[in-house]
Amino acid sequence: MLEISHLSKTYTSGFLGNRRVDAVKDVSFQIHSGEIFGLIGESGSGKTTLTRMIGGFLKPSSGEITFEGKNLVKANAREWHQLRQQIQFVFQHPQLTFHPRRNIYFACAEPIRLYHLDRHISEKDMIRHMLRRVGISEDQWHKYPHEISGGQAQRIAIARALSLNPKLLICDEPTSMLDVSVQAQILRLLLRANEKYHVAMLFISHDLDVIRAVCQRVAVMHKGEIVETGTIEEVFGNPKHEYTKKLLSAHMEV
Ligand SMILES: Nc1ncnc2c1ncn2[C@@H]1O[C@H](COP(=O)(O)OP(=O)(O)OP(=O)(O)O)[C@@H](O)[C@H]1O
Repeated sequence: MLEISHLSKTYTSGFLGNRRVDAVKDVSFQIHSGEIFGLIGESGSGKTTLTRMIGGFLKPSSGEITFEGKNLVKANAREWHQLRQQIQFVFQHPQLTFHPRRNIYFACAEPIRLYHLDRHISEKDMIRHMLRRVGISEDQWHKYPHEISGGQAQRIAIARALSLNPKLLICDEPTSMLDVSVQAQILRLLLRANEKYHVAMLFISHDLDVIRAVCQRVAVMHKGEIVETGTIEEVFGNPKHEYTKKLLSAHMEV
């Protein structure tokens, strides 16, 4: 459903653009429908740059991104409006994705209004239903983002993303800011969504235990390149690349 082919991004800056950073270098991989695909690599390896290109927030320097047979690199603004319904994000800092002066009800009504979702039931009933799925009751609706916990905010962000019935959910460190007990809750929620709605996920995490627990396949990114891809068993059980071996052994020592 998602095919990344020879994707590269070079940032240029400085006078005459003479300072260059090759953030993503000739990256290729595929994510199948309903699959949870992990992406690991140290800070600065190019993970965020890659997801920003998939989400249409950044133009690649070269290469192709194909989603459900559509070339995302060439999509125009109108096409992106539809595509954003199908490709949703869950970020590390959920509170930042909400408008600080709008309450939870408004945050959840936003996608419903923007995409004119199912008109068979009222907006209120839709919001009740979507928040109940993530364990948020009606007495929280009037609260503002700063009045809820990080875990609650992440559950609401996930509910909001799922309300659009996306085919792909890009989870960029979705649990790294949360307490361990809350982390488990969020992971269970994402796994349930994957099982029930068959939503595919690109799952980025520094936490290798999390990757191992939720993903079927994983890619290892190092200095802008994917140095190794395989099933969790292959990569964790029998790493081939030196960098992967280093990453895994550093993890064992913690
Ligand atoms: N707007 C930009 N202009 C210039 N260089 C950038 C820009 N954004 C990122 N970079 C550089 O590109 C490289 C990849 O950065 P990126 O943020 O994609 O890595 P990352 O793996 O997501 O890191 P982290 O895990 O810390 O978020 C880094 O060397 C970074 O300094």
